[in-house]
Amino acid sequence: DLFTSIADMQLLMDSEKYIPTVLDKYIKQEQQRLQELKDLVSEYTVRNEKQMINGIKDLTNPINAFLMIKRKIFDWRDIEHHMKANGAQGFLQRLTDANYGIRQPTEEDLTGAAIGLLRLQDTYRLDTKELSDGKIFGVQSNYTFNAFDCFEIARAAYNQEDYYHVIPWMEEALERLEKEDPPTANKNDVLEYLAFAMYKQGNLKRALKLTEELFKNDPTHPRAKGNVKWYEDLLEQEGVRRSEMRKNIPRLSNDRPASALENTERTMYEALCRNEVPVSNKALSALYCYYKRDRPFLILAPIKVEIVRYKPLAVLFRDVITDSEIETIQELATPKLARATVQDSETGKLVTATYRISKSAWLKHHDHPVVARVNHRLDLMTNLEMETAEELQIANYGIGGHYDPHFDHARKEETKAFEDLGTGNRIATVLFYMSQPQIGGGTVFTEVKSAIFPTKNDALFWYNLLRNGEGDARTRHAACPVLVGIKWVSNKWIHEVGQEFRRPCGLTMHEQERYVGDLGGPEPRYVPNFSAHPKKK
Ligand SMILES: O=C(O)CCC(=O)C(=O)O
Ligand SMILES: [Fe+2]
Repeated sequence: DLFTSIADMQLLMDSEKYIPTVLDKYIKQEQQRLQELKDLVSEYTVRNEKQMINGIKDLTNPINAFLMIKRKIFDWRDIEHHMKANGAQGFLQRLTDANYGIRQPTEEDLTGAAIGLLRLQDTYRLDTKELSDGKIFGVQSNYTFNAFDCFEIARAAYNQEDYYHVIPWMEEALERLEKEDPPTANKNDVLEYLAFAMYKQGNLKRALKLTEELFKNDPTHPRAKGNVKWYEDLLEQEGVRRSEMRKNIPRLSNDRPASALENTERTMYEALCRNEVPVSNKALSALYCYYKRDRPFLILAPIKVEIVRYKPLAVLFRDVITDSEIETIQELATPKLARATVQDSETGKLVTATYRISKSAWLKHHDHPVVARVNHRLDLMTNLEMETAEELQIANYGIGGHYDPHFDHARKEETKAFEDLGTGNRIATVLFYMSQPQIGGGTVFTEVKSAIFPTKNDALFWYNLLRNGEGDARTRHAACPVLVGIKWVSNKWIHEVGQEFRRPCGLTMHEQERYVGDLGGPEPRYVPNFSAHPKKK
C-alpha cells in the first residue's frame, strides 16, 4: 500500500540514496573477481600451448602425470569457486537493510499508483499526451513517461477491465514507440491490448485494423490470425460487408464506465474539485469574519473565524494550529499510519477501502502534550464538549488519494453505528489542514456545491446534525484527489452526548439551522435565502 501515503513514499525515496555506494562497492568486488578469472585464462592458455608442443611426452612423465591430476582437482575447485563467488547476496542484503523496514514495492503497488493517476486524469481532465510529457495544467515538470510507462499504466487499467483508459494510454504508448530508439516496449503487445480494448469499447473496425497490423508484423503470432477472423465474423454478424470492413471507420467510441458513485454526484464532485462551480456574489457578500472572544481565555487570544457558508453553516478557524504542533503530530502519527479498512459485506473480513485512498492513525489525549493542547483548543474553538469526542484522527493522502462523497454522521437506518461508543451521533466535524497541496485535495460538499481548498494551519468546521438532532443531508462531502503536493489533515469527530448545555437543541422540532452565535460570533444581519450559486444564463 505504498501508494496510499506520501509519508511512505518519503521513506522509499530515502532508501534509494544508498544504492549508488553499495552498487559501486559491488562492482569493484566483481571486477576483482573477474580479473582473477582472466588471470586463470592466461595461465591455462600458456599451459595448453606448452602441452601442445610437448604432446604425449608430458603424459609419460610421472612428475607431470601427478601434477596434472593435482591440477584437475585443485585448479578446478579454484575455477568453480571464482565463477560462483558472486557476492551479490551480501550487497542485496545491505540494500534491503537500508529500506528502513519498508518492503520493496510490488506490481500491486504500481497498479495502485497507476489507478491513482487515472483518477487524477478523470477528475482534473488531464490530457494523456500532456501528462506523459510531464505537463500538469501547463506546468512542465522534469519527469516524462516513455512508451513502456504508458504501456504499464494501460495494463493496470486493463487488469481492472477498465478499457476506457486502456485506449488512450496504449495509443500513447504506440505513438511514443515510433520515436524511440531503442524501443522501450514491445509494439505487438501494445497492438494486441489496444485491439481488444477497441473491441470492448465498441470499435470493431479499429480492432480489426490493429489486429491485421499485428499479423503483418508477426505472421506467426499465436493469436493474431484467429483474432482477425473473429473480428471479421463479428463485423459480418453486424451486417458489414467484407468490402466495407476496412473502410469508413467511424469516430472513436469510448464511453466512461459507471462508477460506484451515482452519475450526477460524480459529475458534481469532480467539477467542485476542479473549482469550476462558482458561488454567486450575493452569497459571497453575506459572509464575514470575526474574532471569537466569547470565552475568558479568548479575550486575550481570540480565534479568527471566517464564515465560508450558511445553510448549512461552515466556518474556517484561521491559524489554529502552529507549524511545530503540526510537525509533532505528523511525527507521532507516521509510524502508526495504516490503510483504512472496511468490513466486507459478504465475507465479514476487513478489506482495504477503495472509496477512501489514504492512510490514517489515531492519536490519544495522553500520547503527547501537543495532542492534549489541541483537544483543549478544540473546546475553545467549537464551544463543544470534547470529553465524548473521538480521538484525533490523522490522515495522509498519497498519489491520487481521495475520499468519495460520504456523511460523517450515522444515518437513521444505521442504528448500530457508534453504539459501542455510547456517545450518540457525530454532531460536528473539525478538519485541521496540516499541509497545503499545490493542486487538488479540496474538501467539497456535493449537495450544497461548495469547495474549500486546504490552507495550512486552518481548520474547517461544520455541524453534521440539525438543531433537532436529525442528520443534515446537506453535509455530504468528499476529499478531492491530490494532484500535486502532499495532503495531511487531522479530524475530530464531536459527539452529541455532553452537548446538552453547551449547544442545546432548538425549542421546536422544526428548528433546524445552526447559528453563528453558537460559535461566539455576531449573527448575520441577513442570510441569503436564495441559491448560493449564480443562475445559469
Ligand atoms: O480530507 C478531507 O478533506 C475530508 C476528510 C473527511 O471527510 C473525513 O475524514 O471524514
Ligand atoms: Fe468526512
